[in-house]
Amino acid sequence: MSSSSDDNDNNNDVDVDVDVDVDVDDTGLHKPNCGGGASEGGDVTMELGRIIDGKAIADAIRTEISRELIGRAADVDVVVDGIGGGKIGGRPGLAVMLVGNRADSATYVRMKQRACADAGISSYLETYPDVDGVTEEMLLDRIRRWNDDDDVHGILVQLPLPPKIDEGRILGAVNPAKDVDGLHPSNVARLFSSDTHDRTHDGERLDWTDLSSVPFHLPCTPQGCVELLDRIGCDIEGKRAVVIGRSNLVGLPVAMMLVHRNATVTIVHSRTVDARDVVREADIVIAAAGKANMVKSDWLKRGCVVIDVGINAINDSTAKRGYRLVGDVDYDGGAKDVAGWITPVPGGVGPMTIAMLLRNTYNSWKRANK
Ligand SMILES: Nc1nc(=O)c2c([nH]1)NC[C@@H]1CN(c3ccc(C(=O)N[C@@H](CCC(=O)O)C(=O)O)cc3)C=[N+]21
Repeated sequence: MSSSSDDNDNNNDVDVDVDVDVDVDDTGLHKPNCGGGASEGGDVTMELGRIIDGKAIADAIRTEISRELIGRAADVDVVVDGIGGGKIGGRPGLAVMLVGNRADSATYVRMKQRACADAGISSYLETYPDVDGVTEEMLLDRIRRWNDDDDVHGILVQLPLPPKIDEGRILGAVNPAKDVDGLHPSNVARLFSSDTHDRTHDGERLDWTDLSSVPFHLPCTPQGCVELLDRIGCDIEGKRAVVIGRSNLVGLPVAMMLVHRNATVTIVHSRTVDARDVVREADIVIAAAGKANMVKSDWLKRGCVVIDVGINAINDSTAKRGYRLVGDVDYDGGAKDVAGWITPVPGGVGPMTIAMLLRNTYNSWKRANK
């Protein structure tokens, strides 16, 4: 680990529409435990190499959201199993701000809008392709109008913003109740507070075992990671979790969520001494460093659960586009066969990020209509 790239958002390096085609596992499988805890020469019957099908799990969650939504909302044109037309007027709305002309950002925004349409959520897109002409005041004005717009329940500012724009100033202008990315300082503080471990400042009960019930917005990718652990039946409490990377978008928030779930959490970063030895202690590994294939099979304890957040494009002359996507974990180099469970890239955490965005937007709408 020589560079400090772990401090950067690692998901912005690609522009591809990948046909997700991964080994499908029985994702409905529930195991009472995770991480194996295998000591040397441990349980030989331990099952290894199970693939966590994030795409299938995300699709299931998206269907759950749609079903719930069409049972409540009067104005949704999506019908599932003949259900549709609830009592609440209107439908959830997500407003997306896209500044600049990064091809990867445009791709992600398209994926989010398509996901909204599928779920019965309205989406509004405001683009500012002219980086030279755009000002912070223009963006702030747009956000304030979305803050005041009752048809907008979620506001997402696609990151990264151009360097000349003060990201903190823009994110800080979003109404925290509409901050479906969970990046407003007030939402960050609530996640990073022990006061909110059982109860919020308003005395609301907080149940970290049901992330959907948490009364403020949690960032989407970290929420997706924890949701994957839950969906494979991983019992997080008391486990040793190692998070690799300390970004605001993933590393720090996912570490906090795991703390709230009573894991013992270590954060590994570019200045960590003997990172491999630290990671080898982990029952749960969350890899969010943004470095292709960094985590080798001999970094992993047999039977551990690996959530690979990395999306790295690497050159591959045999691939159609000349490159392919790999995670931060050396999946094909043997990691898959040591881990008890592992997410593929693509088809792991990425699709979950979008499912959690829909969930946050839906929850925001529900709260607004209480
Ligand atoms: N304000 C903000 N919120 C974000 O949530 C946010 C952002 N900015 N900036 C960029 C990153 C990146 N991101 C991804 C979402 C979905 C996939 C995804 O679905 N990937 C698929 C396909 C891979 C691909 O086509 O690139 C997969 O992994 O299987 C990946 C990455 C959200 N981000």
